[in-house]
Amino acid sequence: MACQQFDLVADRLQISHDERDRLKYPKRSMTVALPIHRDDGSVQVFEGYRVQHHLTLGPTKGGLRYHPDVTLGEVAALAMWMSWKCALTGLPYGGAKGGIAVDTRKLSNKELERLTRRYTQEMIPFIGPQVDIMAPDMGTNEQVMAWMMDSYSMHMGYTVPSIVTGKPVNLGGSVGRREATGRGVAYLVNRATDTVNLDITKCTAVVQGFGNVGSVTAYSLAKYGAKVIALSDVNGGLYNAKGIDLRKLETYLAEHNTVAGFPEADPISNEQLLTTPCDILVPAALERQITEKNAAKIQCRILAEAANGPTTPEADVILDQREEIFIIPDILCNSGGVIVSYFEWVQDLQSFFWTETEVVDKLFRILETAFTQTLHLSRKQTMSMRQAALSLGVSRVREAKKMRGLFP
Ligand SMILES: NC(=O)C1=CN([C@@H]2O[C@H](COP(=O)(O)OP(=O)(O)OC[C@H]3O[C@@H](n4cnc5c(N)ncnc54)[C@H](OP(=O)(O)O)[C@@H]3O)[C@@H](O)[C@H]2O)C=CC1
Ligand SMILES: O=C(O)CCC(=O)C(=O)O
Repeated sequence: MACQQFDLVADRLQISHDERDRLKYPKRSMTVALPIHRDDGSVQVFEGYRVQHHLTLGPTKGGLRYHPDVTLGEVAALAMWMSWKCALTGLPYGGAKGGIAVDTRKLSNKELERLTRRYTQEMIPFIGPQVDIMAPDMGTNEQVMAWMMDSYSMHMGYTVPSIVTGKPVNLGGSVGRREATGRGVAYLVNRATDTVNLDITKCTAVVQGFGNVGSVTAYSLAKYGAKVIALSDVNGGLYNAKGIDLRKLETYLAEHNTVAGFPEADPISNEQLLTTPCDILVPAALERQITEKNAAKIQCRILAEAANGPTTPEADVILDQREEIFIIPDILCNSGGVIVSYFEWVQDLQSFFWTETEVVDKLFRILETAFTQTLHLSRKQTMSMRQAALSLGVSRVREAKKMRGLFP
């Protein structure tokens, strides 16, 4: 998917084939074996990955995913998207992504800690605050980042907060990082409602995935006045035309560890959720949710891609013809996370910490610029918002490579 999208943009930008390869191939791809002791004394080996896409603009940056289906190819695609995302938002980074093929539900907390520390240890030759900086993604969180920071710091012999972002605030994390991605999604949705002349206080919203990104997006959209009518996690979805009471849902989630079965809504499947009529549709879980099978059935006005790669290129062809749907493409829509990660890194390097107001103001300023530039290009050159966002990201990396000298 990432390569297909890149080739479409490269065609438009008339990038030659040798230059394309230079932009497309990841600089470094690592696969590591991670043996750990299980709590019962047995040994199990997991497979871990890290792909660093390009090093042209600074260190590489991107999340670490724990999911049973993680593969090297998926991580490579996510790393490439991180590159275009960082360039689109003007961050001094190349893209990276990592992952471990693991079902975290089947591991105890101690096992998860051992796995994380082992992965960090294997990655030590390839990471560093000026080399590659990890952050949370699906299945990982502040605790995982704290273990990584601790493992790296033990190796160095002193505390190195800038080795990861998305850490707990009392270990050098930034205020506002946990909320950053969802908060950014809601900010951009609000901007998109203005663009398509919708009143957000009269809008209905549907959110797939209720983890870090999905839940904060739902709460933030509700704060803007939208009515959240459907939600889901891996176990299934919920629908209530009158709106889902998010406070009650929070209590239910804390008790049941899933949103499925919440009594004040009707159960729906994740497939049904995606085609539920609404104004704002937010996929905030996995890739490839909107495909050629359901793209024609989606019934929203704004598609806000909080997840990475939720829409396949085949679905894009269908959505491009449905001009009534305004798409906020993933590399723009979920960029709030890496933007505040950048702020966290800067704060750690300076050991000087900002207030939440400073973080949020700076976040919104960067998002505003990226949104305006993307919208402007999309209108000026009559291209989709995805093509415009990718064109801006790819062009900036290409220019930087040219300026540094293409063939050292
Ligand atoms: N965290 C961040 O800052 C950023 C994340 N993203 C992207 O946002 C997306 C979500 O990440 P994040 O919120 O961090 O991850 P989390 O692990 O916190 O949450 C993922 C959510 O998706 C649900 N889910 C998993 N599989 C499915 C499925 N097949 N159908 C429906 N729901 C499913 C999970 O359910 P359950 O909990 O029951 O497993 C959970 O609610 C990913 O694409 C990620 O790459 C992008 C930018 C930054
Ligand atoms: O915060 C970061 O560094 C990376 C976030 C991320 O993984 C993403 O934007 O997909």
